[in-house]
Amino acid sequence: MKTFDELFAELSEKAQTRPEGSGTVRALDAGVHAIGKKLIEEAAESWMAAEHEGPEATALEISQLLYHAQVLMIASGLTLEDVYSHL
Ligand SMILES: N=c1c2ncn([C@@H]3O[C@H](COP(=O)(O)OP(=O)(O)OP(=O)(O)O)[C@@H](O)[C@H]3O)c2ncn1[C@@H]1O[C@H](COP(=O)(O)O)[C@@H](O)[C@H]1O
Repeated sequence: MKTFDELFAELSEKAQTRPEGSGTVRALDAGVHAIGKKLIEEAAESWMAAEHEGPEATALEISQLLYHAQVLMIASGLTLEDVYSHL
């Protein structure tokens, strides 16, 4: 298990070091348009899970939504502080 901040640190390091086999590196190389589509897909899956599939499936989908939101942040050159400053 990891926190939101720990995942962001891990993904930021992957973006820097670009290890082979990283899905994050692949996603970043695919670009903002492709990342945005995944974000929308996971948002829709989160919504459907919440309506029809129960809390466990909803938690899984939301974790994927958060992951793709972080990938979009990194692709956009944003830090956690940039986003937290709006909370
Ligand atoms: N938390 C996640 C995570 N959540 C979601 N995903 C990605 O989002 C996809 C989920 O999408 P779907 O369920 O729609 O599955 P899918 O349609 O079969 O996926 P694709 O065909 O679109 O890849 C997964 O296949 C992953 O590619 C994640 N990929 C990575 N992480 C974590 O990110 C870290 C870095 O990962 P790597 O960059 O791959 O090393 C690790 O700690 C991972 O646990």
